Amino acid sequence: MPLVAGIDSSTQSCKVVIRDTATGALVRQGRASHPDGTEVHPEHWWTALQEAISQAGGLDDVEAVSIGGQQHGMVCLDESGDVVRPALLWNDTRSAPDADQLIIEAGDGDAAAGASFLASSTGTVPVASLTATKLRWLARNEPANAQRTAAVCLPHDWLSWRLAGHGPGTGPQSLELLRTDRSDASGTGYFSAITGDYLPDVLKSTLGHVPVLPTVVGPFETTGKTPTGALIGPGAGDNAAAGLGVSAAVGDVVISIGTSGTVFAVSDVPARDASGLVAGFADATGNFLPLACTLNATRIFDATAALLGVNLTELGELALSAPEGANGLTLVPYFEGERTPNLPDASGSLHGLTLSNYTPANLARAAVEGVLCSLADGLAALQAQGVAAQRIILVGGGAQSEAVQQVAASVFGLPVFVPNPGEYVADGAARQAAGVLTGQLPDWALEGVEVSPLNSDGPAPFLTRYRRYAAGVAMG
Ligand SMILES: Nc1ncnc2c1ncn2[C@@H]1O[C@H](COP(=O)(O)OP(=O)(O)O)[C@@H](O)[C@H]1O
Ligand SMILES: O=C(CO)[C@@H](O)[C@H](O)COP(=O)(O)O
Repeated sequence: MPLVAGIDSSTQSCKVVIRDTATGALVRQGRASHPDGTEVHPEHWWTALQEAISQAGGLDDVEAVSIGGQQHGMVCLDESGDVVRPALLWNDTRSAPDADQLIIEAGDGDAAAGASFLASSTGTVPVASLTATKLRWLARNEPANAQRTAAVCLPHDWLSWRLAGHGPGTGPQSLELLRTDRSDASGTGYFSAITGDYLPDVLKSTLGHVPVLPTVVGPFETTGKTPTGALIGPGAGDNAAAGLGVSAAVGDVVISIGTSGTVFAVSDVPARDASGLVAGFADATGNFLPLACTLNATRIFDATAALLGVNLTELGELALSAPEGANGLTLVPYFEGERTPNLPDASGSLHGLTLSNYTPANLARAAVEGVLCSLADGLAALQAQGVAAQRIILVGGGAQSEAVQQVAASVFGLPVFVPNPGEYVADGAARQAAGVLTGQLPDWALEGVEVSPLNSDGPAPFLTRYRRYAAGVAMG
């Protein structure tokens, strides 16, 4: 049976899965790390992709490949196809003042009117994560680089273009061959998920001119071929690809716990949330993907484990050895500032310390509870937009932790389905590649476990307490 490949070029690493088109069986896989930091030269992603592909045994026998990638990263190319400067990633908050400025300008000085206008035109009130705000930052701080920018694309667009044989020095005509999909385009801040069109006026107001943009192609279109002849699919933003990977349908809410924490749902109606909590993105099939995203998820686990001198498995065991509520300890995890709620300059805080509760077990538990409580706010914001949640599908590296699974069920108060450990962004990209090859998405089996909520009468007391402390941070 033909083989297809799916790639996840995420914040921390690049993962490749090679699957059998008919059965979905995993045939081979590979992985390579990305450098740390919120500003990364795209060449590092290309090197990691080569390494992950070679670990996965190459793509010679693969018939189609698609790439899912971290959203929003600003990749600027000059006329010859060279990268103008390192990409600013989704979790880089330096453009927060530019986001505020774009909102005020859109409302002719009235921020509320600007937020409402941008939510209805682009689907999303801009925050520092969105590409549009990064372009404004570039125009303001590096005007020569802004002027040199002949094309702007996203991480997955750039990698698909490289895979098709384009790259540094391939010239202006190769910029016209950049391709993207509706899901990733919808995260730029200068595209309407509703009409499927770019918004050149919005783009011009950020960068000062309208550069070449990747052409947005349909869910099963071929965008090029690899040197060995495999078809290259449109790819997707990583959250939309995860939605494909778990076959999320209208009514499912997916929560991904990776570098970012995301809560999203497949919906047949677009979101236009003027409060800015919910982004009105598109999915990878023609539907919409209302999404709330936090900046602080598994890195909080990594940092807490390092502080306690344990590994991630031990951190989970410690967390499970403390009672629900961590004996009164509450961690508000805004270590890297926060995006939802929009507090780019916030920092994390630990509350409720006493001489008796200041233990490694309570701290581990408070870290897990804090990250999941912040995502409960994202879920509430989606529900306020009319999303009905029957169950949660939990994915991402953090979902492998039993402590995370159990706390998730009690924080969300809903059954939590945890698919078997896997790379669901890369799997979604592989499903898309199979769709490109055969004309329809394959029906691959998805196995996992269901974790039931412990409490069913109202929010867990530690969530109420968390919300009080988080509101205090928001009020400064
Ligand atoms: N058992 C575990 N417990 C908690 N976190 C885990 C565990 N295993 C992996 N992780 C976390 O998963 C993260 C990577 O997840 P991943 O979804 O691949 O991230 P990204 O897609 O953002 O690069 C790491 O930061 C790591 O802390
Ligand atoms: O900014 C968002 C979504 O809007 C993030 O979800 C990025 O897409 C990065 O994803 P991970 O690398 O954490 O999976």
